[in-house]
Amino acid sequence: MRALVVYESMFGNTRHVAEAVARGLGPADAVRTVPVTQAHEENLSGYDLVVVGGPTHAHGMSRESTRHGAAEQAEKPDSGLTLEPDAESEGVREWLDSLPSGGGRAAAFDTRIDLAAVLTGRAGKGIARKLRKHGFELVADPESFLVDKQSALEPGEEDRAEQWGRSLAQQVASGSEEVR
Ligand SMILES: Cc1cc2nc3c(=O)[nH]c(=O)nc-3n(C[C@H](O)[C@H](O)[C@H](O)COP(=O)(O)O)c2cc1C
Repeated sequence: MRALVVYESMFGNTRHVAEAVARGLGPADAVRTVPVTQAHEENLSGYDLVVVGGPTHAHGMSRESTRHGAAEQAEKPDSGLTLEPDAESEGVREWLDSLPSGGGRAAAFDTRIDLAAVLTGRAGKGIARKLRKHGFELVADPESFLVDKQSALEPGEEDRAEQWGRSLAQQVASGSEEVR
């Protein structure tokens, strides 16, 4: 199985989760992980599974204004946050909007604060909706990976992400055609 993991990340959490999902999906020579700023160069039809993840901002996918807000947060003295390269470039929302209609199998995830989803919102739901709109069949419900209030991944979340990647690979291998 060939898989592509596309991620957006301001502070690194979603990148770490994306890398863990990729480890779970399969061997490194079969799974490619790219930041969303490089995703335009990918031919999605060349993959058996496309996994897309981003941080939850203002209850959904980031926008230019929220990415700017995140950059300002990171620049504050003692924030303890480091901005990812190209953090203020386009996010998964804009990339997904620019995709031609296609098809194939996909899954969505987000990172968000460790509180009830009804309070935090979940970017993964919006990502999943846009993937479906572009003709993708989702092989799993969107998943969230949790950070604490200081924007650090909660313990065990990378392991859970790797496990989620393994379960996605099994889902694709078993040829399930469950549409969500
Ligand atoms: C501008 C901004 C808005 C945010 N809004 C939300 C939110 O509505 N719900 C939530 O759960 N987390 C929110 N967060 C927290 C991020 O989802 C969380 O820190 C995430 O792990 C960041 O991922 P990253 O390190 O890959 O950028 C927000 C963070 C920023 C910077």
